[in-house]
Amino acid sequence: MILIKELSKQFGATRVLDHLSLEAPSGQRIALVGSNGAGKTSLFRSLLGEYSYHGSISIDGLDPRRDRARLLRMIGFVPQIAPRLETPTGAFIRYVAEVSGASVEEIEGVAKSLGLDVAAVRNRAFVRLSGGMKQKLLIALALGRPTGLLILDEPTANLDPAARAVFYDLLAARGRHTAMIISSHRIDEIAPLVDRVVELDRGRIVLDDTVTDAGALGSSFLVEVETNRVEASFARAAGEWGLTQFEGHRWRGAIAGPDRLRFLGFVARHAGLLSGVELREADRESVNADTLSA
Ligand SMILES: Nc1ncnc2c1ncn2[C@@H]1O[C@H](COP(=O)(O)OP(=O)(O)OP(=O)(O)O)[C@@H](O)[C@H]1O
Repeated sequence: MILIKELSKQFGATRVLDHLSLEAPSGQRIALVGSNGAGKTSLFRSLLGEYSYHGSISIDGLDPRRDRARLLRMIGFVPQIAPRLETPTGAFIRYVAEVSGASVEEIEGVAKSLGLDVAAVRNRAFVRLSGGMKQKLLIALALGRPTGLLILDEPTANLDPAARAVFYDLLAARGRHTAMIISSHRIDEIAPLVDRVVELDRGRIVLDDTVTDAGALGSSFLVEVETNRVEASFARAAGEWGLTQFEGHRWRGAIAGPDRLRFLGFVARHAGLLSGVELREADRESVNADTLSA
């Protein structure tokens, strides 16, 4: 469904996407991760036809630059930064519903499930909503329409925990025919939803991990983590992951295959503490032997 070949984007002398190639079949759910400035938003803006670029992009056979209007009707997009629209919220919803073939009721229903009562803000300019309200409405506009592709750029950054939980439930409930690309700094939250993790660094793909059922579900991983000091919060969390402490600052244990991305999210959140991480696929016997010897 998505075919990106040798995509490069430059702002002045700065190259922000660097010969990036990616192929995503229909219905795939991808987490796009990477540090600030890695190029995630630039990739999204290119997919949406907003940026010119070198290389080629095809989404369901459409070219984002040439077929932009058609493509935008097909894609549910949640931007990282809300547009500064003076349009009243109610009129904004009606406009999006009309161009995307959605129903206003459906959009407002999604907004309501996220905790946003549209009736109370219908006449308020979109730009005057709070950050969280804007994000809830943008999510409702993306999810409350018929679409086979969702592009979600840090969609939960401004959401309270209750709305975040509802949002993830809504995504999980979408049928397998909806493809998604979600950028987030919270890989632990999105890992259970996706079947592929793509990491960008300086405009290049540095990790591309497909979680296949066959590969991940039955497998186990031996992990060993070394920290540069002992910290109570890390020790507690490591204990919850079933890791055992040994030789002072080192922990080891076994992680089930489907948990490996969530585990990496846990490790990433303690990056400042780490001096070494090892994750090794293992068969059941060696997991038992290693865990016992720990
Ligand atoms: N319009 C622009 N003009 C100049 N440089 C830009 C522009 N937009 C983005 N950049 C630069 O492109 C690089 C990639 O930015 P981008 O927003 O794609 O990163 P990101 O991975 O989404 O980061 P974040 O996690 O902080 O949102 C950064 O160095 C940024 O400064």
